[in-house]
Amino acid sequence: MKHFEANFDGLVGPTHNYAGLSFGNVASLNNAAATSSPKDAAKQGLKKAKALADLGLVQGMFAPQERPDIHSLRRMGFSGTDSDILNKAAKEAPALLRACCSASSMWTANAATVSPSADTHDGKLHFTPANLVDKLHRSIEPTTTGNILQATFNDSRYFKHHQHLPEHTSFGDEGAANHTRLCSEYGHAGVELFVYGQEATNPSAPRPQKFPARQTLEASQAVARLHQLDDDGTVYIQQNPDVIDQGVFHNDVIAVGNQNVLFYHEQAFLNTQAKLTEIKNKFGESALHFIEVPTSKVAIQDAVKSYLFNTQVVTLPSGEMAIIAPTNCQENPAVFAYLNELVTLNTPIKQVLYFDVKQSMQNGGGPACLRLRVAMNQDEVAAVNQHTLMNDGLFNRLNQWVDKHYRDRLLVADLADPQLLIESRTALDELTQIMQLGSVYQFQR
Ligand SMILES: NCCC[C@H](NC(=O)CCC(=O)O)C(=O)O
Repeated sequence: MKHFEANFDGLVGPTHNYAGLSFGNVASLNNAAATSSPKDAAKQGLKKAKALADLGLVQGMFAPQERPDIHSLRRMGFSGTDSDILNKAAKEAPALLRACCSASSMWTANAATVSPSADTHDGKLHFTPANLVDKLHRSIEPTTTGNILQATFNDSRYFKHHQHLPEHTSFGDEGAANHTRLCSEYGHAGVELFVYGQEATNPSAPRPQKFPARQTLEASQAVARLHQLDDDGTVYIQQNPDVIDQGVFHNDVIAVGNQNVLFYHEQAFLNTQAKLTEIKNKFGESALHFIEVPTSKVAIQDAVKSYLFNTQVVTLPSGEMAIIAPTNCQENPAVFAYLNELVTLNTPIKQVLYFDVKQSMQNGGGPACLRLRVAMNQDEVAAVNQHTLMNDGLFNRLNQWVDKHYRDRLLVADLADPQLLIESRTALDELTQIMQLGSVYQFQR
């Protein structure tokens, strides 16, 4: 049986904007109130996704969420017609309105944690949507994320969907951005690495001082239990709190893995040597490549600015690996020099492909943030909703759809425009037909 690692990218929603909502995420704060282009953002994302499909990889798309989120604004006590609600929220609580308008569901690395069937006791592929409780604007995502995941992976013979973890800071869960799977082949049992920022129930354990640690050990352990993973196939690693305080708000800003490669910064983790030994022991016989990038070559600030580690390491049909990097990596001299050297070293990574995803980067989301990895065998791929899979037809259809519905420019002040709500709902309603998702949105129910 053939095995694949599919990437499911988040289609950027029509309200993509820069609202400075993510404390601890340097790009989000620095670009607060900048003008965005929802149209360019969506097209940049589609281009990257299509390029991966053209390289011979299985590539899917997830629909964006409904924003402005009128349902959440009603829960917060705003009432009347939809446009009354937008009006009142804009006047009385603009920060709440901004939180209910983010297109942040585009970063599907935060949509869920996924465990492939080769790793789980029941032989099913498990999904747990991330609760994203650390940020108000993201904490309103998980229910719809669950709906979209179920509409995409809609065959209970193969796929097992869990509810997101309890909505409390003890269970702060950011999904696959803090999870990497190492394996010899995608279809063989692997070692799942869960990287957490703090232990919620142990006040004396290390934690960052300045910025939040969004992921807790307790959340990671709960996901591993839900997914029926073996202790022999899981490793919990604490992220270095010092780098969280320097803007590394998720592990995927400082480390990325693929098959037998772990690519990470020297300062990424705590107890690095002991943890690498544990990974080696659990991984077994096959050769592992630990590619450690020293601070002397790439400083943390350069990693955060360029998103060197927020790259996708993918295995091409030839068996060689490629890095999918943002063009920001070309623009940073230290990082560009490092990548040029990396492809000459004795590792499986042989080429780097650069993509302009600047609209997303300006909110702190690189190529790896934009995708959720789902390793599947061929039967599982066949059981996926085929209308979500990228090909020439879907690419053209989605580009036309973006051209028809998306604005070229958007300012934070535009979020209260009732017309934007109408445009977004019209677009999403049409999208659910294109991708045959059914009624995944509140406004359709
Ligand atoms: N994995 C990348 C996630 C980036 C995301 N940024 C944001 O939500 C910024 C939104 C804004 O500031 O408008 C976050 O920090 O969770």
